[in-house]
Amino acid sequence: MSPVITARDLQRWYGHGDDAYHAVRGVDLDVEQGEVFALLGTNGAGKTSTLDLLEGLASPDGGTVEVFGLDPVRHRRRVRPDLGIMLQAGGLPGELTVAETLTMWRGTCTHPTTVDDVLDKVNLTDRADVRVGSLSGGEKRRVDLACALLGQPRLLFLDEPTTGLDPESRRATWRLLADLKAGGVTMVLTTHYLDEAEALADRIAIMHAGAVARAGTLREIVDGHPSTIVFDHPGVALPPIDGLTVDGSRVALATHRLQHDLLDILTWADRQNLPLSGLGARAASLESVFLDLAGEPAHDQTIGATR
Ligand SMILES: Nc1ncnc2c1ncn2[C@@H]1O[C@H](COP(=O)(O)OP(=O)(O)OP(=O)(O)O)[C@@H](O)[C@H]1O
Repeated sequence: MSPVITARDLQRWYGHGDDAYHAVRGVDLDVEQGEVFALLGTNGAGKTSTLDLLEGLASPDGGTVEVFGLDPVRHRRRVRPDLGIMLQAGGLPGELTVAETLTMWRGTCTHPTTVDDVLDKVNLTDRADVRVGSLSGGEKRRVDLACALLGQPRLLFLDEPTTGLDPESRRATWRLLADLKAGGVTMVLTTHYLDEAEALADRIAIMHAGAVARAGTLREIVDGHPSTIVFDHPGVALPPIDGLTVDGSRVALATHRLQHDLLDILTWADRQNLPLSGLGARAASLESVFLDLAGEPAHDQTIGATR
């Protein structure tokens, strides 16, 4: 596999002086040919700011980006024809019909497919003659996706592609993206739906406060994270298990050996005939990794004087 995107030490600031805001702080990314790469993170983590840099819509304030081996800003004319970009807010004019919008958009593409083809792909053939302004939020999102597909891109950027879609439309979009992947299209997507990343992504990066906090395959990310066991303090001396912590009336254990430690705790309680109230065991999951990261304090982001 060869890298389609290589980003090193990306930096992005907004504003100047005392109000300057450091939104992207040293992001490194490699996206390989044909893979689906998901960028996750809390609101304001820097996902869209990073995408803008990868898409060549903005120049980094530090660091380097290469797309197909080229700088996407300086070599925009060579890179852009192979990109499909679905922005977070489409911003299409509401007065044109869906078909007119796509026909107009098609005129900007170097090697487009047909309007009928993309309408069929996003399941909007029946809505071709409806004004964009009259569409539902989910339908508008699918027009945005259709626009991104018109140029038959080799690399597709999708910023929250299924936000606002009903569950059936989400699944249909997942099937479409899986078909595109099978056809060799490389994708970078952001999403707040963890199941979407689990279903689609070959690799995932979780951003927090402008930096990549975790990256890897789903398995690598989850395996590196502890599972948790909690129970109410039973009011007796606790078992000799490394890592047990007490917070008020709750006892907690973060462990990479969930089954082993749970068995030890249950055996200890059973031998003493102790009922363990409030007992809970949670295996590590993408959600638990995400929630634990989201709970970590963000550093002070306003460092105008250092810009
Ligand atoms: N043009 C701008 N001027 C000033 N600050 C900005 C600008 N654009 C984004 N930011 C700030 O940069 C930070 C990162 O924003 P960004 O949109 O990249 O986050 P995100 O991870 O995509 O968030 P979300 O999940 O909410 O879309 C946010 O705190 C945001 O307020």
